[in-house]
Amino acid sequence: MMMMMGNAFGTIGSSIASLFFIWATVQQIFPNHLKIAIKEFLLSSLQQLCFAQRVSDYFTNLFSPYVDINFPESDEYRLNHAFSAIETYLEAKATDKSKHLRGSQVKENKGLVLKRDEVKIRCEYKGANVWWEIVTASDEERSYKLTFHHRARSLITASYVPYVLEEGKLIKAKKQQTRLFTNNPSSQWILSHNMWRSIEFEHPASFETLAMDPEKKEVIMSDLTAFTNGKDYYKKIGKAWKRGYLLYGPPGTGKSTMISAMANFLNYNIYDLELTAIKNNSELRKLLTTTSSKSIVVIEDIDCSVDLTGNRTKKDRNSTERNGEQQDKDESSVTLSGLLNFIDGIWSACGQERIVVFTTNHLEKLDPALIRRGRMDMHIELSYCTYEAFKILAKNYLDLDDHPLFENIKSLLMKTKISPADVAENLMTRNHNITDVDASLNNLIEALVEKKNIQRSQHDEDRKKKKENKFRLFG
Ligand SMILES: Nc1ncnc2c1ncn2[C@@H]1O[C@H](COP(=O)(O)OP(=O)(O)OP(=O)(O)O)[C@@H](O)[C@H]1O
Ligand SMILES: [Mg+2]
Repeated sequence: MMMMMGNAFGTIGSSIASLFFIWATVQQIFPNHLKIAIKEFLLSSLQQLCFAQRVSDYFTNLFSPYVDINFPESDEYRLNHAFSAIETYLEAKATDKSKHLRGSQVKENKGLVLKRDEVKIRCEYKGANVWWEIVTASDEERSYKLTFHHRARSLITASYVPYVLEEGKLIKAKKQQTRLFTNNPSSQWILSHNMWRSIEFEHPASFETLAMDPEKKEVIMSDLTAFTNGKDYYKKIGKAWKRGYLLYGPPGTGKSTMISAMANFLNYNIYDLELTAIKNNSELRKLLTTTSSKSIVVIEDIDCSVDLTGNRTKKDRNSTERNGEQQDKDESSVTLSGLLNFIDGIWSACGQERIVVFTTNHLEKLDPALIRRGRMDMHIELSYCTYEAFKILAKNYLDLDDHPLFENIKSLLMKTKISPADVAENLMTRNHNITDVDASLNNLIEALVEKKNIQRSQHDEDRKKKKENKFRLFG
């Protein structure tokens, strides 16, 4: 039946084309008085054929067991997100089975990307066949046409289409290149998108190459994973979906490196907030409300950025909230209460899935209100290089799992405070090849011995001073 309808449709189309051909011929050959009669005849035939075409379409639709859904690229001049989600889904999922592919390498440093190069593809979902077709209209507007059997209508509309859109969005989010944002001075703000400038974030740091205690690393990674999967949990307990990490430790112990590793691990953007470029709390508020979800807001060296502790340390710590109100009135600078509001209040009201990270070299300098649990959920200490951390660096820099000099290094590390940055510096071979392993390890041993001697004499000096002070006190 459907075949017959299809044939009928084809015949009507070609008959209409023939009519136009006849008319073109008649115009050249026949005299004018005959032309009028033929024209009338042809017009009435055309009308009949158009009617037949409409009837044919009507019956085709009436008897066709197939249903179509169109997803145009834009709808009422606005981007249709469903279209791009479908495109991403089909490129990712349907490419494996495709027989016609297209290869491209748009960035020199990235690999070749293979994409499906077919107009129509068939997929299967829970036993039902569906066909996707990319259709280009005369005005160049593209749309995806989804065709399926009417029996699968509820399965496709209620389950398959939402599944495709959700998957497409997830794949897109995963593939999205992370960006590093830094705030512009307010004198440059014209529109909201001028508040931040951004570049592609291409730092290679990962948790794998981060030198720290493996168990501690595991705890942090599972905390981050639990956070990203915690949408329903946060909703259930009525808490904003955010998490604060305070990274503290001496210089060169990997605080900034860990932030990069976090961003790469979660595929989140980084907003590196330079507090010294912000005039007051209201600017801070504006900046923070324009950050996107799935991002890490970072304030490095929080103790140095702004005088957040100055007034407060002199005052009674129990009156935190009152002090906060007072400071709020001071609109000429970024204050501790402004920052607390950002973490607690405004923070909760806008956006989702945000992480805030503060770093400091001096934990003791920070106001307890700023770092109390609930605001900074996890305090992570990054400290001097341990033997475990050294082994990770040796693997990173020299591709070494073990070496006879390791024992010597182990005992020196137990007696010496050296940052992973210093260890890394010594392990770096001069010509960047790893054949000179012994020289690199000996370099490190030399540096460790030198540091140990300096630290020992410093320690002796401190003890001597303490003793002298004691004698002075007791006469
Ligand atoms: N734990 C670590 N694991 C791997 N590399 C590290 C680690 N710590 C430091 N490094 C190396 O040392 C360099 C400096 O480290 P990083 O900038 O992360 O230190 P930091 O703790 O942020 O220091 P600062 O307190 O001065 O800001 C990094 O580029 C990295 O190569
Ligand atoms: Mg740093």
